[in-house]
Amino acid sequence: MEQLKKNEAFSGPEGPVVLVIMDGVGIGKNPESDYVKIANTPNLDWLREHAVYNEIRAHGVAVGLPDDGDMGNSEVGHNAIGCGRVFEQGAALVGQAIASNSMFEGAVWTELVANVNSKNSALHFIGLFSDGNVHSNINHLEAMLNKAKAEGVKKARIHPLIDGRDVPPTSVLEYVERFDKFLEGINADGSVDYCVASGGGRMNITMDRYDADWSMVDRGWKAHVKAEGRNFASMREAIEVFRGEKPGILDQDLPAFVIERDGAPVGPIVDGDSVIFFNFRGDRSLEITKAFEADEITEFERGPKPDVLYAGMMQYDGDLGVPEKYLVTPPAIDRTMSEYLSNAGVKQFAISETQKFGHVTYFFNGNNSGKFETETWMEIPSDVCPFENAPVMKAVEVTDEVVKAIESGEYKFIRLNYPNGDMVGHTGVVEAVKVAVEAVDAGVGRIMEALKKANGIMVCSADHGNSDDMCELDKKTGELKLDDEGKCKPKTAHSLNPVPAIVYDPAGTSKARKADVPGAGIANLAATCITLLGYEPPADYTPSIVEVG
Ligand SMILES: O=C(O)[C@@H](CO)OP(=O)(O)O
Ligand SMILES: [Mn+2]
Ligand SMILES: [Mn+2]
Repeated sequence: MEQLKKNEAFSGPEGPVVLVIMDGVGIGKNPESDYVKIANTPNLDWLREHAVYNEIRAHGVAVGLPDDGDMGNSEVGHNAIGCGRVFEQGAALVGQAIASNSMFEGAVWTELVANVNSKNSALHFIGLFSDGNVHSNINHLEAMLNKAKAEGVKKARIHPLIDGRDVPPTSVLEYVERFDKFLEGINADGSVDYCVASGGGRMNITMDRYDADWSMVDRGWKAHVKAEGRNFASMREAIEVFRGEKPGILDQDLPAFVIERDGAPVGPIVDGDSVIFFNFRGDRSLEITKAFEADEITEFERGPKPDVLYAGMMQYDGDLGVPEKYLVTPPAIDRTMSEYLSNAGVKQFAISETQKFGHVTYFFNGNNSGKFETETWMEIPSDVCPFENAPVMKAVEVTDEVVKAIESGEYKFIRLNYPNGDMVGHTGVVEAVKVAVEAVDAGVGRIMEALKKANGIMVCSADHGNSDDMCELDKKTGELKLDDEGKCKPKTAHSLNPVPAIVYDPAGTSKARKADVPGAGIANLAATCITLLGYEPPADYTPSIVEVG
């Protein structure tokens, strides 16, 4: 790969370039719903007026998703920011692999099906049960079940992970209704036995990430594999009982359930079965994959693992080669900006707290967990608690370390992620979201101060929106949905809004000014950072949103 060329017009600032990713902080459209606006943000307000300010795209095709109705998310967002180009992402690639039949012609699908057909065993599907298109899509699940039936699979067991985080917060029964009908149809001729076996809320079981809380995987393993847990006759009954016991509970937090039939669990995972984890996104797939693949595991009391054929929807980590078997090849994200900067000898520092640590390292580097030579990574341990109770999260500690890194003079490029706007946005607790955004603003203010002293430059942006759009809208009227007290009905998902892209150069050496880049998106941030560091960006990167020199 070619080396970055020095920029003749500007050789970089004296201090570092700091890329601040304010996770889930977009630019809202509805004042009542926009908790970035509602929060008190003196620093972001000042920057909007006085720094180079742009609004850029962070959703849909601008980040490699199938269409502009798809909200952005952290994976595609950090991939785009880190690699400077737009790749077709998991959601699109899996859809294509199904439509073209290539998934079903592949060796892994063939092996999974042959395994259960030869042993008369069960084909299991575990994954996120919605059409959010962030981690998974229920359409993919249904297409695979149809194909399984066509290929003679007699017994399928589905383990739905309930969403409410990429889709409305208490919408699961809509998916249950749809899926019950689907199952009724597929089982109608009596030739197959396909049913739901276990499940639970995605923030309660199975889908932990970045080693934040392995007890989630433990609970998932017990439900899916050992079929241990509270028994119900159906998924619908489980949800209704849980809701009755804890009114107001969000779908994502629902406890685990196990379905029984004639007094016995209907689908434990046992020797000889095949298992497909049908999420295409990696962060929340890696731990459960490890539980199925590793011979020994110390993170929880797994016990002996059943002898099954396990496959993921995609390869989740390109460096580790995990999982061993997967149905669809991920986008070939290469030549990331970290690699270019490393080759140019630019020292880099990446930091976040646990919840987003992998975002600013593994996602940023194109879904690879390996470090380039000049990189230093730092993780601040996240609390394990509901984030609405601690919305400042570790913003202060992350900022402390960033300020130290700026003052040290060690690094030329520093990147960080503040999770608050997103992690607290997902809780739907708007008072806490306001505090979360204010914590991010305070951190940005301290970084600005440090950069003033060091003569560095800040690029401040986001990977997608969330806290800028906290209220559900009525699909038909487009009006805000209000409850009986006139309060808005909280929305927990990401938004479709653009995000800010701010360039702050207190010393003014770069002479940064807006470049004319129609339709710019967050992929343009890589070239922007490289330009501000004093290099010419690679020719095929989407262009910088500022001109310098
Ligand atoms: O929590 C997550 O897994 C997603 C939402 O599904 O959020 P983000 O993309 O911001 O990580
Ligand atoms: Mn995010
Ligand atoms: Mn999020």
